[in-house]
Amino acid sequence: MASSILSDCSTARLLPLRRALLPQRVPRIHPCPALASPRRLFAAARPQLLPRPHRMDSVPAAASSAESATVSADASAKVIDGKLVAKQVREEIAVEVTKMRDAIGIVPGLAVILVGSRKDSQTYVRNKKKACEAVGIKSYEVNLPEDSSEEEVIRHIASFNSDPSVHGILVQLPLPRHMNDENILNAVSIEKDVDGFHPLNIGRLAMQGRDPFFVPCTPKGCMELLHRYGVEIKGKRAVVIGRSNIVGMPAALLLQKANATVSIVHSQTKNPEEITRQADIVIAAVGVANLVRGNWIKPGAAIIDVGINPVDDPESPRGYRLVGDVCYEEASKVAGAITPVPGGVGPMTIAMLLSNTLESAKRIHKFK
Ligand SMILES: NC(=O)C1=CN([C@@H]2O[C@H](COP(=O)(O)OP(=O)(O)OC[C@H]3O[C@@H](n4cnc5c(N)ncnc54)[C@H](OP(=O)(O)O)[C@@H]3O)[C@@H](O)[C@H]2O)C=CC1
Ligand SMILES: Nc1nc(=O)c2c([nH]1)NC[C@@H]1CN(c3ccc(C(=O)N[C@@H](CCC(=O)O)C(=O)O)cc3)C=[N+]21
Repeated sequence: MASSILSDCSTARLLPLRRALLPQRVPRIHPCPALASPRRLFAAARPQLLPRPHRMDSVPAAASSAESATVSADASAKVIDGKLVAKQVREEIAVEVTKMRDAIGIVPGLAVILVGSRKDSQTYVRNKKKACEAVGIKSYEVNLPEDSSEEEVIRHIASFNSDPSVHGILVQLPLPRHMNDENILNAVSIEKDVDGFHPLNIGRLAMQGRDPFFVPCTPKGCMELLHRYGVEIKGKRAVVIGRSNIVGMPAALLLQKANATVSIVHSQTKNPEEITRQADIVIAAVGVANLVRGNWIKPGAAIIDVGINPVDDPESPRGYRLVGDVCYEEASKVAGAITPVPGGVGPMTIAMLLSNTLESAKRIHKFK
């Protein structure tokens, strides 16, 4: 569990690549402060793993924190197991894909466009393809050279927009620097925007009484984990650390839609620790290894760690390992529930992509 996954947060070393990408003003690895003896004031959330239909909006509210309160001097947070939930979601999707194929002869299709040859992007795309195959979704892949033009990418998008066998289109990010993300993401038909990155989908997500065609996969995965583990959101204080278009900002919108009172912490926030310490729910999406220490966390809070940060690890076969934005070793002693990295939000992102693709095919073919 906690300590076997991550050693001392203060000694982990970031890989040079990631380090170069990080904002320079941030002291990345903080000295480890002694933790005040943590007391858990409300219990680890109850997992509600089985059985549950694959519907994102119908989750019953969990027991209130007061109802399930416990206090323990030697607390250890409930692990929110994203790998397990993602597997369950994929199984549910596979059943629905088969049902649809048998009933109307339609198989959902996902097109992925990859520009350039970044190793991490290639791995993500390969994993998405494998996940599609495993649930019976057909995948289409286009690989374009790094020096392709924006027009070339947009031509491929246009062709997928009008291809009836494609129900979802994903352009792997980051795009090469010479490309304008906005022009490219705007070209994806909103009905096939399974990433939920089109400005119209984000705009609808932000507005009261409007629904987007798709909710971005990573924030949707975070919410799904909170729901399935019975974490109550309504009336709670939530802090989202990070405000990117693809994770932080939509995560804050979703929490607010679920009736949390939401604060957003970003690189210019003064006293982020103090603000984060008020939160019953924290979603960290920063890209700074171990930024969130144990003393940033309110005892019993639910912590969703989106960060994926490679740090040097000569003992690992790859020479590095992945850690989150939250110092797991410290946080798991204070929090009520926490996602690990790896095995937390990451697998859920892919599961939600499959979910959005299925949802799209159902909507296009009016299949209930
Ligand atoms: N698990 C998954 O499925 C996914 C994981 N990720 C991971 O999540 C992390 C975030 O990704 P993404 O949102 O794309 O990253 P971005 O770099 O686009 O955004 C990072 C955000 O964090 C804020 N930030 C940076 N430094 C600090 C700091 N010291 N204190 C507070 N806020 C800070 C930035 O603030 P400002 O706006 O002021 O610059 C920005 O809003 C990365 O590790 C990424 O790899 C991303 C997508 C999916
Ligand atoms: N158009 C687009 N949509 C995305 O959703 C998108 C993207 N571009 N660009 C990159 C980010 C990142 N991202 C992840 C997906 C899965 C894991 C994942 O499954 N991680 C595993 C670990 C994988 C490993 O060990 O390497 C885990 O956390 O357990 C991580 C990160 C999606 N992104």
